[in-house]
Amino acid sequence: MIRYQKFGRVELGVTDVVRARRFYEDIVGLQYVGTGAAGEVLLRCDNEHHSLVLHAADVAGLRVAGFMLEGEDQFAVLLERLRSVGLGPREMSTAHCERRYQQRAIRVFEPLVGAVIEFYTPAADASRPFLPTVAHIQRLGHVVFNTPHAAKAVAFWRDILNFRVSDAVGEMITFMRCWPNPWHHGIGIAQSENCSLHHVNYMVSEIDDIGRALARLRTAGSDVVFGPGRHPASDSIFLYFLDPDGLTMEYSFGMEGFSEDFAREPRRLPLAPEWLDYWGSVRDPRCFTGAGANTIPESLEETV
Ligand SMILES: CC(C)c1ccc(C(=O)O)c(O)c1O
Ligand SMILES: [Fe+2]
Repeated sequence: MIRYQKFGRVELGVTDVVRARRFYEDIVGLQYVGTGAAGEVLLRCDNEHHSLVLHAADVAGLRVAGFMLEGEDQFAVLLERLRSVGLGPREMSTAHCERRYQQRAIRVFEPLVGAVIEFYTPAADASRPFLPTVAHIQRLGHVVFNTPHAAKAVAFWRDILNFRVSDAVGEMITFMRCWPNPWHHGIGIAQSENCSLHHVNYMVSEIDDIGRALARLRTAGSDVVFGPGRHPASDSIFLYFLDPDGLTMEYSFGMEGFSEDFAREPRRLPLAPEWLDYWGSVRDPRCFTGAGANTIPESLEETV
């Protein structure tokens, strides 16, 4: 059984790194950590070394979604599972791990969500206190993948990767948690026409963070595309907005937690607007649709 700590990091391609850095620092509330050898910008939102990496790209989108394993001993079973279904995981080089403050990392192209997925353990000295700025971000919350193969992808993440289904909304989206991490979902898998980024979520610790974000985003001229509202599935209060490339980001406050051993059964909620938002806000058509195709970073080819 593979055990996870959490959804821990995400790497995005953006068309203007300087502009994106300004947005994620000043408007979203992440903090600059440093700039890597290829000009990529590392940012943090909690006590981890970093949670977001921004790379220059011609088309904005998802490059890597990273999941922190509970410990080093999880790699063996994970590698065995990935190979058993014909996938070819790559070990990331020591130099690469050092640059990312990781003890060990493997990456694999997961064809059902069409994205590069990373599994890693952090370096022993990776964490340090985080002082929130414009928002009390607690952690990177979840990533949702758009895919035309949603049902197969859910089966793969459940049966091979040992994620657990928390809820689904019709056949449109399934929410899964990084077991035994308690939060309702660390990923979502959404049925769509292509493989791309649906959205990335940041969890905040106060309801005021949602209200203040609404004002801050409007003042900055950023697009608020859904909410504020309340999700019936996880019971969280949400606000979605677009980053400068049109990628959809979400703040959420409050989320159902599951116990490791006595979790409730997953539900299939009806596919109707009120099952996405109790409060009835109207979604802008640009919400969840602004991302280009996922990109496969060259660093996937690195081996030790
Ligand atoms: C509207 C999207 C797909 C959605 C729906 C429900 C939740 C939740 O219950 O937390 C989300 O986080 C979503 O992004
Ligand atoms: Fe979400």
